[in-house]
Amino acid sequence: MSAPVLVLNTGSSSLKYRVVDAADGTVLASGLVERIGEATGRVEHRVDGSTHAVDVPVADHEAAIAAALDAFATHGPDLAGVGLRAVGHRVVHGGTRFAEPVLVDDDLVAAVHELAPLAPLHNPANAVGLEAARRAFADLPHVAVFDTAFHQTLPPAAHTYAVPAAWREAGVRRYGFHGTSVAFVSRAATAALGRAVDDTRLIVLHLGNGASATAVDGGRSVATSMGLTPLEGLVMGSRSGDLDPAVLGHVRRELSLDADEVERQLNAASGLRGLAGDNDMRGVVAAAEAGDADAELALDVYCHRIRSYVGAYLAQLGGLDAVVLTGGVGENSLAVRARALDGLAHLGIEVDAHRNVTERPGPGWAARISPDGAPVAVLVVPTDEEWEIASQAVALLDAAAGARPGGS
Ligand SMILES: Nc1ncnc2c1ncn2[C@@H]1O[C@H](COP(=O)(O)OP(=O)(O)O)[C@@H](O)[C@H]1O
Ligand SMILES: CC(=O)OP(=O)(O)O
Ligand SMILES: [Mg+2]
Repeated sequence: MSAPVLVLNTGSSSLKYRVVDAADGTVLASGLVERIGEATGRVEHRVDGSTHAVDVPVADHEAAIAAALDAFATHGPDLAGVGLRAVGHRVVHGGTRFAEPVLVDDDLVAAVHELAPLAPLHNPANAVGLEAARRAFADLPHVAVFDTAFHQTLPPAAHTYAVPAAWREAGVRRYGFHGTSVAFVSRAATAALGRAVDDTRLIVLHLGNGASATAVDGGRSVATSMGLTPLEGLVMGSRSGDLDPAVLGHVRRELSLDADEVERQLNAASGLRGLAGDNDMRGVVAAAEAGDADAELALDVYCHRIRSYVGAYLAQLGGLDAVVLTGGVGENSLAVRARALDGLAHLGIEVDAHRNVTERPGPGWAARISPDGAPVAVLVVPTDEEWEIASQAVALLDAAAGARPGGS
């Protein structure tokens, strides 16, 4: 049954949107509004294989949603005519409160605001997007789907930081992110392996702009690399990932930076950008191939960190059926895939050089790039957070309708 959902992924300076059929993931249209709040903005709308781009200033998130609506009105599809079931929202931080998708109401918006100190880069924008979208689509149900929700199954040993009680009481713990993506690719990987969910152990490497590793045991997240915020763990496009916490005090004293500036630089001026001057993996790989020593080191650090997590999570899981690669880098960078998993054959993890080039995954299904007979499969699965958000939104609405007297 067709169930189109408008999915919104609101960032601090961008709005990504997609009209997706929850039943099969078909995309009716998608788009991106960039540089919100700056002097020049851009709206890119994709429909029927064409991209329509226009450079216009976009004052705020309200204006971004208006710009997206304009693009729908001009280029189609007619949103009033597609029978939208709901608006689905990506919300990054749900704290410990939200383990499931929820219907958006005033209390939910207030909760997303309240959680902003735990995700200062993401939640304020998510809350503004929620409010603007509720005004623009007042007649539709809105559903929030949280990046953190899938990681609510982390056992205390995996989510507790060894810090004073007062800090823990203030909410300092590991929450984990990218959960919507990890849930989606885990299901696809388990299906590709032909295994029962309960009996499947996976390490999911979501390598996009943000990057994370998650150990999934029987469909549940049991360890994950992102922490209180999406800064911890793997090396990312512009985020440092793990470092000695004493570095913060050191650079504050030695470089006279205040706490906000240290955090800003760890989020926005570190990672690949800090090491190689470029947050885009394509540029870093090209520079390394051209002999750039900084880019070469950046790749080494990036891959070394991934291997450390794979080894650690293999130990935590006590066995492994597959390493699952996803995100822009995991899905597309053959060089990083091969390099990150190099030298792990003694653990049963190996990338077949030929398959790495020839095997191509499709929407929702996996490509196997490990050799035949390898003890651990290496799978590439394209993530689709928007489809996952749309399906979770429709499942929630169906359950609510079923629970109502007279509901179907
Ligand atoms: N063909 C490719 N080779 C290497 N890296 C790629 C390729 N295509 C995309 N990427 C990288 O994927 C990253 C973006 O991943 P993506 O999952 O789209 O990000 P986001 O977190 O914004 O959703 C960028 O670093 C980009 O360079
Ligand atoms: C939570 C997070 O890091 O998301 P993204 O990878 O989209 O930045
Ligand atoms: Mg992403």
